[in-house]
Formats: sequence, C-alpha cells, structure tokens
Amino acid sequence: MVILSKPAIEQFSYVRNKQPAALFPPLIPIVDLSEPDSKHQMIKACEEFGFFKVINHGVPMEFISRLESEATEFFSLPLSEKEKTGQPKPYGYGNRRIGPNGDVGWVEYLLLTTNQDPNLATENPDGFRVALNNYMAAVKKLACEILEMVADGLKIQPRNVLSKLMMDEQSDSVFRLNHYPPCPDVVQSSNGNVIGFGEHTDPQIISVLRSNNTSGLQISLRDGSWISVPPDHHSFFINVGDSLQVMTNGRFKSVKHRVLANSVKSRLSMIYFCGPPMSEKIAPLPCLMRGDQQSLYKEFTWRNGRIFDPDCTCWKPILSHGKRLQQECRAAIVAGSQAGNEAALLWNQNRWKRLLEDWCKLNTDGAVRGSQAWHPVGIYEGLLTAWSVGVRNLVIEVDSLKALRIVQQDLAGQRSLAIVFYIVELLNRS
Ligand SMILES: C=C1C[C@]23C[C@@]1(O)CC[C@H]2[C@@]12CC[C@H](O)[C@@](C)(C(=O)O1)[C@H]2[C@@H]3C(=O)O
Ligand SMILES: O=C(O)CCC(=O)C(=O)O
Ligand SMILES: [Fe+2]
Repeated sequence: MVILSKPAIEQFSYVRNKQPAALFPPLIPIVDLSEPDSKHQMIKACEEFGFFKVINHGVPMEFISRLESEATEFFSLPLSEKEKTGQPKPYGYGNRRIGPNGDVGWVEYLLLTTNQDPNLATENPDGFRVALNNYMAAVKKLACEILEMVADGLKIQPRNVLSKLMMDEQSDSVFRLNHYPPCPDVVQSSNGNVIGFGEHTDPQIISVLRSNNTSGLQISLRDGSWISVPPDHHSFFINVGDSLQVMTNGRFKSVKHRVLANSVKSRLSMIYFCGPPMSEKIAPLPCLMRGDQQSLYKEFTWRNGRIFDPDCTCWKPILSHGKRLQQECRAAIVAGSQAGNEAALLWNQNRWKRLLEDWCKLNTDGAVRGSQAWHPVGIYEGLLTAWSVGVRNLVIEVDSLKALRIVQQDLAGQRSLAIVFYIVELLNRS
C-alpha cells in the first residue's frame, strides 16, 4: 500500500449508511454440505439473497492457512517488489485502482487467471505458487460440486450443465487475493466508512470467497439496505454472479456487495471467480423457462460481456450519440426561441454554447456531497474515464464555485486536498 501524504478519507470514497441498521437483520443463510437437504437450502438462498455461507466444505484447512501465510508475506513486501508482478491489465498486482473504470478503494490485490502459471516475480515464488495451485484446485472442486447441487436443486439436466462451463479447459475463471490494510481514518471520519472495495456484482457464474477473521464485507438486501457479513475464516461464502442470474432468467439475482475498510485490523480475502469460456454464449437456459415465460435477457458472448474489459465497451457510439443529442438540443433551443418559447429564450440567454467539433463535456453536477465536505470524486472519476476513453479536449462543468476555486488554486501551485493533486495531474496530461 502506498503511503499517503494526506488522510485516506480525502482520497477515497466514503459511504454514509443511508438507512438505519435493522434491529434484527436477517441471518446469512448457512448451507451445510454434509446435510442431505443442502441443495434445497442453496436454491432458497440463491433466490432470496444471491449469497450463502458453506460449512463442511471439504477444503483442507492446511491449504487455506498455507495460502493465507504466503499471501500475507507477499503483501508485506516493498511496493517495488510487488509491482514486479506487473500492472493489472487486467492480471497482476494492483494498488488502490480497481478495474478499468477508475474505481478506487483502500485495497491492494493480486489478480490471476486460473489457467496460466502466475507470474509472481518475487524472490522465492515457489512456495507461493504451490500454495496457490493446491488452494485453487481444491476450491475449483468445491465450486463444481456446488454448481452441480444447484443444477439438481433446479431440477435441470444434465447435472453438469452449469459446472461444465467453469471446468472447461478454456474457462475464463479468475482468482483474486485482496489485502485491505487497516485504515486509521475510519475512526476519525465523521463522514462514514472508507470504501475498501466499492459496491458491485461479480459478473461470473459464482464466486467462492474466503477471508481471514476481519469484518468488512457487506451485502445488499433486496430492499436496498446493507448488512455486514460476520467473518468466518473456517467457511466459504458464495456469491451468485451476473451470468447465473441471466442463465436462471432472473430466478437468482446476483448479489450486490462491497467491502468497508477496518480501522485496526487488516483483511485478507481470496476469491475464486468461476467464469465460462470466452466464446460461451450466455442466455437463459431453455429448460428453466416455464410455460409462456419470456426471456428477460439478451444472449451475450462472455468475451463481450466481460464488464472489466474496456475494449468491449463501444465508446465511439456512446460519444457520437452524446454529440448528436447536443446538436438536437441546440436546434430545439434555437427553434423554441424563434417561436417565442419562454424556457427556450431563457436557455439562450444562459449562453449555452455549442461545443466545438471534437470536444466533449464532462458534467459533474452533484460531485459535492454534504455542506461541509467537498469531495470531488465525481470530477476525478469523470476525468479518469474521459482520459481512458481517449477524450483529449474536454470542457468540465461543475456545479460548485468552491470546487472550481479549489482546483484553480491548485493549478496555480497552491496545495490543498490530496485528490485535487490527482485532478490537476489529469488536467495537465497532454
Ligand atoms: C470495480 C470493478 C472491478 C471489477 C470491474 C469493476 O468495474 C466491477 C466488477 C469488478 C470485478 C469483481 C469480480 C472480479 O474481482 C473482477 C476481476 C471481475 O470480473 O469483476 C472485478 C473487476 C476488476 O477488478 O477488473
Ligand atoms: O474482499 C472481499 O471480501 C470481497 C472483494 C470482492 O467483492 C471482489 O474482489 O470482487
Ligand atoms: Fe466481488
């Protein structure tokens, strides 16, 4: 983890709990694999929560502890050593920046593909490699068993209809080690909690998660409230991913989850994400469509649906659509003004200017949160996205004069918040 020159809360997103915690939050479903009824418990949990805990899983504790200690050793190496593993593109060592969308979190991680020998580039990688291989093989077996039980529970055949996707040699499964160092600013912060890993759903079929005994993981319930998942280092947690949601035509919902940073203890999690082969077509399974039920999802090829692959997002049509809308707006305002339309006249007086050819506009209204705090994450993220999609001529519109002044002061050389430093760095890129 990089040493920060300013408190973490200035650089990282934080969340306020929008809803007061329920007095008796529902308990996370526990599925005991040694019980005969476990497949039905799994189906119920996947329908209600998209999430459950597995006990009596059969993964040897020795593989788990061995990987935990190797990973702890890896993350305690100097940054320069860890970076030798390569930047996450998408595989490698990453620090604070998660994925291609400019998300940031109080986390460092190692993202690996499961079908290639990992490039660990550390001084003595052999022990780490063996620990990873043993752990991954055992967890893959567990995931396969779970998916076969799910197929049984759904009464679909053959029972490997789901598991065969992740067992395929070409399966695009990934493995991730996340390390969340203690974040001292969590206690001091009146703003809420510092985000370790921002809210998201996992795009794969299922994810098999194990962590040390540090809390932080939260899942979102159907009513939008968040509940904390009590850590249990002896068990595994299963997330329903987006692909399984699609394949079950929405009967299962992928679970929205996030991780909050802890003030004193570090959290280490290891997750096996079971993905299908790249060329696999993902669509609702016909055998799960009852009667005249309609398909709720369009078929997509996993390669193109991988939300973390920036090449799979068609930015050009999005940008040209924006430009087209801009021209249509302008034409409507001009026509409205000529017809004496009051609103259009006001818009015109507001000197709404049409952008020059090849320019884009970033609107960051709402980037400021709360009356006291100025938290320019919107500007930072917008700039980062604009940069990563190749936009070089950008007009930035902010709805706060204070925000504008702070950035202008920093541009003139006066240091303020650390995140503004990053904003200025992006503005100065050529
Ligand atoms: C914040 C993000 C990281 C992620 C891509 C995303 O924009 C949203 C999904 C994230 C996730 C979660 C599961 C896996 O860790 C991952 C590799 C994936 O397939 O989707 C990550 C993405 C990532 O780190 O690139
Ligand atoms: O670290 C955790 O506990 C969860 C992280 C996560 O959701 C992810 O890596 O996709
Ligand atoms: Fe996740």
